Amino acid sequence: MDISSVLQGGYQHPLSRSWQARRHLTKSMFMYPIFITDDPDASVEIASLPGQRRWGVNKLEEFLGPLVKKGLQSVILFGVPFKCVKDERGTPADDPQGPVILAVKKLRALFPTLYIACDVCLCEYTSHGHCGLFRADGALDQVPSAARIAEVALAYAKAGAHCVAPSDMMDGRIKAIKQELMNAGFANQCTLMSYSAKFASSLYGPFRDAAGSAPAYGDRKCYQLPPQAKGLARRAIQRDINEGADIIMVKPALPYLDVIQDAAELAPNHPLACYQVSGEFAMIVAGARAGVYDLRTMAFESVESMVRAGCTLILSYFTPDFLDWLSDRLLLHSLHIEMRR
Ligand SMILES: NCC(=O)CCC(=O)O
Ligand SMILES: [Zn+2]
Ligand SMILES: [Zn+2]
Repeated sequence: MDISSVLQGGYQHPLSRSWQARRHLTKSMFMYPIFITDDPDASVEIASLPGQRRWGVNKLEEFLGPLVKKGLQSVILFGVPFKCVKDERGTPADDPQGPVILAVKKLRALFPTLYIACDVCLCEYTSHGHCGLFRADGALDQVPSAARIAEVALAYAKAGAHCVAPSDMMDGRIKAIKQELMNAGFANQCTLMSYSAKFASSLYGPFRDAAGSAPAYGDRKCYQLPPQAKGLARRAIQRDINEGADIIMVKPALPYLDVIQDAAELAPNHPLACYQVSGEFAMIVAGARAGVYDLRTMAFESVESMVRAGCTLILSYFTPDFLDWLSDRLLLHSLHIEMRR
């Protein structure tokens, strides 16, 4: 064999295998998406998202306390209101008594070290279930939509959110939010994470089930990106950098690794997030249950591909599992357990 053909000497040991990664997964890379509902005592299983629940504010301490002890460092909140009256402009989104604002305040008080992000969208709060506002002729009304999203973002920032993350995909909303935060003196206290390249994906099904945010009619193809739109994704990322986003996000993650790589190239000076969405999570769990692969091994493989593509932050429903798995992995390394084949 030719001398240049021999590669295996470089990865014979668990430690030398770990050196093959340019960057390593850490607990701090995980942000945990959680669903907050308006029954303060709720703890309701979500059938389509195994192991995930809708939580009321009174349950947050017992739910998150053990995870914070294990090293949970950030969460992103999604409001799931059932009792509110939804309308055309999503009025309940920034209700001071709504579940998100109450949860932010509660979490800030309970867990001073926890980083709290809020998803910002109108679809959970509008009567039509869409993410923006409509003109009388039925077209999306971009400027008032962005203004309304900015108003909601500011309300979350004022409640104490460390980060606001608009997922609505209206044009111009990053600039509108940044400006709104600046005008109110909050721009230097609140991170703006943009769902920059959010694709119209079939992988959001379990989330819509969990959050009750399926549109009442039509779909979101006029504002979320078409799956084949590589160029449009690059333009959206560039636009959001120019409009003042502090973090760029790609969503979903696994089918869009090339877009994550493009984002890493376009935004080399920004943190780069990706969202391993509900359908990706459900698919990995279902495959493991069907005996296709081992759950943990597959979960690692999925998120390591995202880190390899360039992301520095992963929103994932596997976050609680990874807090355990990454502790186990450290232990394995420190014991130098070697599994030669
Ligand atoms: N803004 C959040 C979504 O649209 C869906 C996320 C998921 O499917 O996990
Ligand atoms: Zn939405
Ligand atoms: Zn959404």
